[in-house]
Amino acid sequence: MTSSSVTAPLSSLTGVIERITFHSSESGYTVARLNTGNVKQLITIVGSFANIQAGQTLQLQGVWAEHPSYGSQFQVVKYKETKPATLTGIEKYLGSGLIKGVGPVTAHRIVKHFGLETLEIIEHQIDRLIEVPGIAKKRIAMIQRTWEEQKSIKEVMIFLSGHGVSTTYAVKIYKQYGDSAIATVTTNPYQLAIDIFGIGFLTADKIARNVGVAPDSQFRYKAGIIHVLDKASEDGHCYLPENKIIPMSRELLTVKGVPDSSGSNKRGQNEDETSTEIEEKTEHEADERAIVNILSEMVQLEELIRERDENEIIYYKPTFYYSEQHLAKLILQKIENSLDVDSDRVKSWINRYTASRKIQLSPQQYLAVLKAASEKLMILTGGPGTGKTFSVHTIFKLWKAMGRKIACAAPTGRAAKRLSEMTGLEAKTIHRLLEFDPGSMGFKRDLDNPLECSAIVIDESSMMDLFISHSLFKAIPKDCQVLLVGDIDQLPSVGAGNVLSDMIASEKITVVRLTQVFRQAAESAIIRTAHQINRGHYPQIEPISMKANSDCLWHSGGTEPEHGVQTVKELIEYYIPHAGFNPATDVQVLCPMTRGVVGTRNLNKVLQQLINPKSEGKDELVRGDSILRVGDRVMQLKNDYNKEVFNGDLGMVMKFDHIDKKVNINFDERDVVYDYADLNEITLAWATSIHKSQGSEYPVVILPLYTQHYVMLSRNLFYTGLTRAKKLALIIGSEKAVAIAVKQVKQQQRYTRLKERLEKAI
Ligand SMILES: Nc1ncnc2c1ncn2[C@@H]1O[C@H](COP(=O)(O)OP(=O)(O)OP(=O)(O)O)[C@@H](O)[C@H]1O
Repeated sequence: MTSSSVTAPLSSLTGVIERITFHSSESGYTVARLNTGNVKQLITIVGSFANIQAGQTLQLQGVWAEHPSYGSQFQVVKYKETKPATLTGIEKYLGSGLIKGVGPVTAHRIVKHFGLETLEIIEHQIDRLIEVPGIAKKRIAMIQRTWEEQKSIKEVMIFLSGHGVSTTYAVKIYKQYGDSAIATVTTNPYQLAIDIFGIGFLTADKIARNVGVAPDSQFRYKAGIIHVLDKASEDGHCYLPENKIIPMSRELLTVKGVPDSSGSNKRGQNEDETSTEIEEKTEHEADERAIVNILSEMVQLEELIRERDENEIIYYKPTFYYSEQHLAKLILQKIENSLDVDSDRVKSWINRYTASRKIQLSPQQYLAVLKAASEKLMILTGGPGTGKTFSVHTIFKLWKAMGRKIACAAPTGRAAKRLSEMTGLEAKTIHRLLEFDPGSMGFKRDLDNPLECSAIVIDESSMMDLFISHSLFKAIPKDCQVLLVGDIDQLPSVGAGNVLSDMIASEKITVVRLTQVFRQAAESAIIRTAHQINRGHYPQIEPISMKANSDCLWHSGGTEPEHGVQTVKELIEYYIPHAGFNPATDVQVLCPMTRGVVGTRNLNKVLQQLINPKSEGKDELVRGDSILRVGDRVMQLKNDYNKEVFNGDLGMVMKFDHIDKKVNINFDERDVVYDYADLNEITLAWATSIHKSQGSEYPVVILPLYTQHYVMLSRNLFYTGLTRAKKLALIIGSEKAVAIAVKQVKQQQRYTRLKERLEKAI
């Protein structure tokens, strides 16, 4: 638990965290106010804390320092959490969320009434709670129940908090493993990283070191290698070549830090820890030979799959390998033969249909409809306004005339909704189409129980990652025709793989490319600009002004990110209402990055303050340095099959139940209930990343582009962000950043072998 390299003798302090002034979840850097007994003289403490919450009683060691602006501060070098001993501690502990029926107000009343005896009374004479104003018998029964449950987790909690694990995670660990929690944590702490959302390798590693697992243990090396592959899959990779996995594992497994008496070290402080001023010394230099040996052992045990591609040795996690291999096989089976269809009859149907509707298909569209009649698998791709929807509509009519039973789906709820609106047919998310079964954590529709349809269209198919593509192809009946529609110039899927691009690049599958932009569409500056970007031209965008009537406008928001924040604020406050839009419902800010001043994290705070500020009667929940308020727009960050909410889904906070510790969030007219402990699954979404916006459309998009976003700037990022806007796109930032984005074509390479498997039937 270190914060800086300090040579002065350490002083000690014990107190209760009264409030957290600042906490960076990135670096763990925290400024908090500590109550050591005198509430009028709170002490400012500064240091690095992985998890810190108001109400924790902490024993701290550190040094006193004088800050030039803020005065006397206690710089924490190490700390440990202790059981609450003070009245405030008991009150915060009771109201911390662990005991249902006790919120902060009730906790205050109980402690006011019973003082230091509170815990004793709850333990042995719980009926006496009736003496506390506002507590009825029913509530006492609820408190009693959860107190009993809580007793069994108390031991686990004390153990875990002694090892730096926060209450929230301790509850999750207990929920996951029950009475074997301590056994799991002591024998295989790395299991936590696999089973518990929010605990990563670094936290598990910290716990492991605390419970005495040696840094060179095989256990640790294996977990580290898996972590490297998991991280790579978050960047879209399905495997890693040997010349990457070895140095990456080596770096991860080398332990640097300033050991303290409790054996913990700086590395474990936070999943994202980056910078440090600490003088680090190497405690354990990871051994390359050991990594190579363990890789081989894992291959033998089939914990990893090793393959040799053209040039190098590559390593897969088995699920990725088998999914990629099987997906390729299913695709190849599908394209083995096309259907025997009389093309003259199809042509005459198209002619009759277009004549009766007084429409004319472009030659590319004509080809798409003709091929869709007989191809078992076809890809239809094109940019905005090139008539994909128009073509799909005609294909539907043709399929219907051919007697096909049609199914429609898209990777996200929003894309499915749009597809329904456009086609008039019921469209589902792919997850729903495949009927997810929470019991088996798998899909009910698969090879043995395929979908009941003879033609299927998937819109926004560029968003399909390896796993959902594999699940989908497993569930598609043998003779069913498949039409994948998508815009190949958009960003690839958030999840691992580059499925649509790989399928196209293999040249094994029929692809129809629509390139002509239709007149109605070409009237939109959003669409014209998108095509300019796609061609690599610096886009001609009209500067913003009150008189402008283009749907795509440019605001030079200065070169500094701070100007960007100011510009976003001004647009939301003045321009957007003036242009006839509602900032609370119509606008989405899309950022290239999460971090930084014009990143989603910071902008969300700014926008929340602006669009949904604190107000009388609007309930809220303060968690660390973030606030969640009724009316906030939020985004789900992982697939939660039980709640049926998926990565990227947008919702709105409806109400809090501070007694039962639950919050209702509305997703697409459906209320979903979250335990407070699960709130790390969601984040504020007034601003979201462009990556997460794929498949969604918004009336108004504000797109800040700054050179600070350099690492992320690319043509397809800019293009994807811009084309999310349906009525108005406001691009702000520096011209240099726009130029960099337009020039940067190199899509970050994704390590996938679907293309090769399709080409060579590997
Ligand atoms: N053959 C056609 N004849 C006349 N109008 C057409 C034709 N094809 C498309 N359009 C019109 O062009 C516009 C864009 O077409 P459409 O919406 O199908 O494109 P899209 O590729 O689906 O675009 P996006 O990806 O932005 O949804 C629409 O107004 C559509 O009615």
